[in-house]
Amino acid sequence: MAIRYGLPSLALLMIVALAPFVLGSFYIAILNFVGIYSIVAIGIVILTGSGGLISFGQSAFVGLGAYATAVLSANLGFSPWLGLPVALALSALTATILGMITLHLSGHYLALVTLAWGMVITLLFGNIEELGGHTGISDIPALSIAGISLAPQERYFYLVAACLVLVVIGTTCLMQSRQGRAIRALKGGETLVTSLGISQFRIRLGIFVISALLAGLAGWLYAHSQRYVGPDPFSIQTGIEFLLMAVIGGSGHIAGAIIGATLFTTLHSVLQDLLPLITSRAGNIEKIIYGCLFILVLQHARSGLVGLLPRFGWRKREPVSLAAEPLERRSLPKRGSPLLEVSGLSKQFGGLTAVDNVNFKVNAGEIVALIGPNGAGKSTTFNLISGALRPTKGTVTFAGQNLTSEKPLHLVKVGVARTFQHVKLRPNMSLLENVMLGAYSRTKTGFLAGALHLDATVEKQVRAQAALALQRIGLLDRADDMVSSLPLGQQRAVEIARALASDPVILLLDEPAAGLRRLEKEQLSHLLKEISAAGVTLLLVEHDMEFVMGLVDRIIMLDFGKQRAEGTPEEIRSNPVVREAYLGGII
Ligand SMILES: Nc1ncnc2c1ncn2[C@@H]1O[C@H](COP(=O)(O)OP(=O)(O)OP(=O)(O)O)[C@@H](O)[C@H]1O
Repeated sequence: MAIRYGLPSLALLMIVALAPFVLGSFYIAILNFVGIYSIVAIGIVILTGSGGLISFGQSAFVGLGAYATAVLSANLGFSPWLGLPVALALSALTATILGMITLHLSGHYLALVTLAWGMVITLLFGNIEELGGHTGISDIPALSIAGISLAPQERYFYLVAACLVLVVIGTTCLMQSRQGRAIRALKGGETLVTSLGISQFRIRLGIFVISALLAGLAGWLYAHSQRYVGPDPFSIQTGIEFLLMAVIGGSGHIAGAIIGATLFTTLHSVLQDLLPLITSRAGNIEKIIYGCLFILVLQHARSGLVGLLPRFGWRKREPVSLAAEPLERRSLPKRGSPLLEVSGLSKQFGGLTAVDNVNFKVNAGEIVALIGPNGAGKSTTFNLISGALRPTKGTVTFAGQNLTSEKPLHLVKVGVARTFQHVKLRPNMSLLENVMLGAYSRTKTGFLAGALHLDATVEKQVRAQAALALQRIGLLDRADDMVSSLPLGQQRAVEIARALASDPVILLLDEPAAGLRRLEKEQLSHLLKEISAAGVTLLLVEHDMEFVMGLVDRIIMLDFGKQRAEGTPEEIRSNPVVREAYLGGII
């Protein structure tokens, strides 16, 4: 990475090295605050901007880190360097415990809970006598390296800068890795992420702990920079300010965190000097100014100030290559052998029986369609097979395994992939990255390996796998484009490519032709036939009879939740029950 960004990195390094000699200690002290706050705000970018979780309580983790090192070094006399691992461990442990309890909640409930525990933790700081109560802990020793004290802000600046650079590199690598793609997929909703084999809870917990670790690091830096800790700087108000920094700077990008922290810290310093000259109520006016700034940014730059700068994304700029050792593939079952069996499947919603004792089999390599008029129970049957719903009665057996009580998260691992009636792609990710998400369940890279960039080989394999899937749908030349720039027909094809990247045995397609134009349907039909020819079994729910008739081997017809007919397209076409259900249809 350093090589790729060689010249800019060198220039930045020179600026950082010279800054303490050019700027006075006042400005360097401000820059130290910018660096420390940027680290907290980067955590919020990952947590909120990418993962969609709102936390007002990050200041509490900063406080935990600061108090941990203060107690250890000032009260107990240990080395301040020992404070770092302890601060990180305490923040991570607290985040894990809180996360296990609260991260099952979503939306505003989670935000409210973070507000509550943020308040509780900061209240504790002021009320525990061993922590100095409201007076806090002073005389925190300065850090030193090889006997050189980092007490002067000019020297401390290098430590803060080094920490910030490492955090930026680590988080950038993380966001480009397997887990980073999973984090960015979180906003697509639980149905999407579980269908990809991603545990929503584990990823949420992961980013919650990462953002707490970053806050803990910032707390450690803060304590040894100020040499004093008290409860006030870690109040819930500061937590809200951290969130505002990330949102105003641009919570969708790491650079946004740094821009937001710079803006807030400089503004705070300027206002502290200026406002007392104008009014005696400087503190209140300052908050009003922050509020106005927040409203202005939300109205005119929804993606924060970073959005006003020229675009640069998470994307890797490496050329898309098909050459890499292929990922391990599973062996497909013999064509014609029994694969999926649905027996006595029923689903009741209150008093309504949506699916009533449905039984059918799908053999390996077949293309089978579920058809029926509106409300017939097709989608419900599809959701029961894909694990999105639990049946009231009956079983779904796949390749000899009973999938009825299996979580949807595990289905992709046994070879069941799906697409959605309303396309679920991540609009701000490239075609290639969207398809790479499909291979999530085939690799194992964790958060740490991603952040340390230890995943180069496997990432190359996944990229090549995704490129092959894109080549199969004829969109390899657009691999780096944002998926939002594609028409619906091509977006559906990208969803299919994503499913193919999971190396499926069976592909479940939910109304794949919905909303497509004639030519797009013909292209889709051609693509599905090719996939079937390669040995993948296809089960689709579809309304479009013309599309179905020209594509599938066998049709199962449902009406009022019951299975009314089954047969080849010709048998179905001449079946009087079907004709009656589809009066006036093309049949
Ligand atoms: N979550 C739910 N809660 C209550 N009723 C539901 C639910 N999902 C589906 N239903 C009802 O179950 C019946 C079957 O619905 P389903 O969506 O499976 O039919 P469908 O054949 O897919 O219809 P369409 O083609 O219009 O999507 C309908 O009467 C529907 O209103």
